[in-house]
Amino acid sequence: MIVRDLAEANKNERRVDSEGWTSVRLLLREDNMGFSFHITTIHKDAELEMEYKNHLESVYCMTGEGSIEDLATGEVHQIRPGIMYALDKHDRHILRADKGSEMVMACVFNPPVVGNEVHGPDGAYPAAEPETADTAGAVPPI
Ligand SMILES: CC(=O)NCC[C@H](N)C(=O)O
Repeated sequence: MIVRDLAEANKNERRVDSEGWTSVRLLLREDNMGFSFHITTIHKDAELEMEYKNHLESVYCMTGEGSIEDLATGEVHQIRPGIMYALDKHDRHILRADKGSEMVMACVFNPPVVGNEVHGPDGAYPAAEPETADTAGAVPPI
């Protein structure tokens, strides 16, 4: 069993800060769960264009308000506590936090994020290097 404290993880290398967001990665590939699990804060007024070409991501909003724009269709969905979105088509999108509103989200990535990935100029995290004997997990990807 793995038990971790968000407050502790927030003080160590599990915390990753980037432009407009902070991600605390409670589960990583090395945990062999087949996914990674992050608590991510989208900073006030942030506007983030992303396209996770190498990952599937689902996101659940716990606090704060904003919107997500699907760049393939132009559709805009409001985000508030209780809303989940899943980027099942590696959808290119813009996530916006409302003016003055910080959003706290629970995020799951498949395949799992390895460590301190941040977005490249293409809005994606790089594909992870293949696992070694040391990092290979017993649980196959979902
Ligand atoms: C919701 C979202 O995609 N935010 C960007 C950061 C990312 N989710 C992460 O936690 O690594």
